[in-house]
Amino acid sequence: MGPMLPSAKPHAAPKRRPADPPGTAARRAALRLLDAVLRRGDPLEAALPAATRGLEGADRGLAHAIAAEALRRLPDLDALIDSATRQPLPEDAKARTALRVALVQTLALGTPPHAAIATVLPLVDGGPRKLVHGVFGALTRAGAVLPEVPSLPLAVAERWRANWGDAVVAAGAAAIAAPPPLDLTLASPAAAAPEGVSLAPDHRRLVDAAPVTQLNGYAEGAWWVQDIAASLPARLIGRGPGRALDLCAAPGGKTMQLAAAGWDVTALEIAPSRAARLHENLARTRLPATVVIADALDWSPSEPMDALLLDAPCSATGIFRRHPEVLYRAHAGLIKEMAALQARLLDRAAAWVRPGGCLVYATCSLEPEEGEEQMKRFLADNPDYAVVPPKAGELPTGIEANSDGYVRTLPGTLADVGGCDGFFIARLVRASA
Ligand SMILES: C[S@@+](CC[C@H](N)C(=O)[O-])C[C@H]1O[C@@H](n2cnc3c(N)ncnc32)[C@H](O)[C@@H]1O
Repeated sequence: MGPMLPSAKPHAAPKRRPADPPGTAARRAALRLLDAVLRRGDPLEAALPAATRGLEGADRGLAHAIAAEALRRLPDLDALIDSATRQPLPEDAKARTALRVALVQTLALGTPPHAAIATVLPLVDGGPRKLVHGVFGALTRAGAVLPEVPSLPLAVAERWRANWGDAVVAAGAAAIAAPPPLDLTLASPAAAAPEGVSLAPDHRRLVDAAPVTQLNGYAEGAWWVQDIAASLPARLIGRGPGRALDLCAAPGGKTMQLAAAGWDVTALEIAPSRAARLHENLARTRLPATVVIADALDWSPSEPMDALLLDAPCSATGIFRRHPEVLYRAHAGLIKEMAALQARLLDRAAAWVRPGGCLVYATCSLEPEEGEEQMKRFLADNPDYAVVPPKAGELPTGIEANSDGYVRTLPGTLADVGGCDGFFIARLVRASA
């Protein structure tokens, strides 16, 4: 008999990770979106393509909905999470983000708890799975609920309280709770458009609207989506003819208004990808404008302008209802940086308006540094400019110029008809030579 060979031990079967429950990929994408917005400071829309790569349309929509709702509810979700952990989890801990994703589904989006947690636990595999499971279970068993009116992030609430008072803070919180209405600007009074409330000439407001591309008049380019407050700067420029410069133009809502009002428009935009959207919008609406891709800080027009619109880049805190992430991105440093850029843009633009011509300055910001204080400095440095307050009939009912002649919309403005974005708008005229 030959030597006995040691019997080969059967190989231990490799441990198989159980397949992720259906729907996990959408939750993973929601986690990536929150991470991109809160840790990297990306806008939610800009983070979407990378965070949802490879997902089907429905899953992409779900990931977006979860992340957007989590951002609207962040301070309240975090307060619940902190109430159930012995020590606060770090802001950027994966466990905290995973819990935000699980809790917002159950407490705000109607996902049953077992489905919410089963699709989130794989996101923390090999990590704080037990902790996430435990905190989620403790909160749902205890019947945790989110407040009816969401809380604003503390820093924002404090800043707005100091600048605008308690009522504006309360209106801001209430405005986050409900989806805002959809406003359309019509290319002409005769344009085909869906039925809705009209708050101004060539305006329609729709509540619970169908997807935009399915609405009457979309294919014909008869209108474009534009919040009523965002339509006011171009309305204050009035009708052409004449040469108008839209200095920070994309995606082009105000360029299209100026073109529809008969101006010969030059639309300047620094970002080629955003200029592409401006081109698309002009093509759909068949409105004419000369698009220039350039930095307004080193470009100059060849002749003086009759009208100039500077809808300046800003912290964008006025559009928090549709883009709640702005509330987390707009810290004091960013506001200061934006105000400095606006001052440079304004000072250049001021030299390009002909004597007697009009300059409208606007920002979708709720921060005085980007509005009232910017104008104070500008007018002190440019004595050839004066404020021209809106006349009767130039603004929708419910919006009035303030005592300085500026238009300032805030949370609470037009609240009885669904509210509007926060904007600062100043119309100036350059003294005749
Ligand atoms: C508030 S958005 C404009 C929105 C646009 N007016 C509308 O109604 O659709 C500001 C725009 O200014 C552009 N921008 C920022 N800095 C610029 C610069 N230095 N020169 C030209 N455009 C600039 C941004 O890329 C952005 O598209």
